Amino acid sequence: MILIRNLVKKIANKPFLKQVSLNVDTGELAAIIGPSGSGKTLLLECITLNTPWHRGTYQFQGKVISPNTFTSRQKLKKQAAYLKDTLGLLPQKTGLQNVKQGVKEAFPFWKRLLGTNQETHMEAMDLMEKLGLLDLAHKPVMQLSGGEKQRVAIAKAIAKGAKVIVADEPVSGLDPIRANEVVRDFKEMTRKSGVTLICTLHRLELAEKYADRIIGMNDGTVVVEAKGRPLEDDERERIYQT
Ligand SMILES: Nc1ncnc2c1ncn2[C@@H]1O[C@H](COP(=O)(O)OP(=O)(O)OP(=O)(O)O)[C@@H](O)[C@H]1O
Repeated sequence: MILIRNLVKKIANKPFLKQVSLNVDTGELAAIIGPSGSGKTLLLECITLNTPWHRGTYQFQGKVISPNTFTSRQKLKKQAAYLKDTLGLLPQKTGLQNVKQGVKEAFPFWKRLLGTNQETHMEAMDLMEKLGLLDLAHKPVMQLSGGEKQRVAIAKAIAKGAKVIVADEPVSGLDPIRANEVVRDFKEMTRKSGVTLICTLHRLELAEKYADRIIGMNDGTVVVEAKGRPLEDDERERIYQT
């Protein structure tokens, strides 16, 4: 679970995130929406502990993270995965080989040395089956569609031990049908795996259709938080007003 209260993030002494507060429960698909420049990406950077912030409290899986301590951020970073352009996948390898690599990375050092390939294989196959990805197991990642790559990347992140997975604009550049499929799959994967998935979306209709929680931003702050329901007209206005 993620609980953020009054988070302030400054760049060159200017606040770009202003008193952001939000909750995201374990196992939820949360969509962050808002106009361009409203602070969605900066918020994701803070949630995944890629950047420090200046004020406010952040609780991640019940643990309070101090804003500016490197050690505190490093300890929890492993539990948060940020899916960026390359998605952290090896394109020549198959879906299964990528997930196996994730499984191995999660092993303690002694098990990496002594664990058997068979054990890693079974664990990766179990996870792919649970997430409904067996059809992608033996295909090289470079032959997969954008949406399929994202599904494998999520499986790999889960294999590595991520409890919270974050994606910035995962459906930008996809046609409406593919975009719908990707967000639908995200929802399905959170349901099956129990991980929390947080993504930014430009298409409000996808957030309304699939997200368990919609977080609406405007000018660096959260102006709407709606749980599992379409937005009211006045909520849309608050988010998209200039
Ligand atoms: N490294 C930086 N230096 C200066 N300003 C920055 C930096 N990173 C972000 N900003 C500013 O912070 C604000 C929020 O940016 P952010 O990228 O979070 O917006 P966004 O909502 O994700 O936008 P978009 O939908 O266009 O991706 C913007 O005004 C941006 O110019």
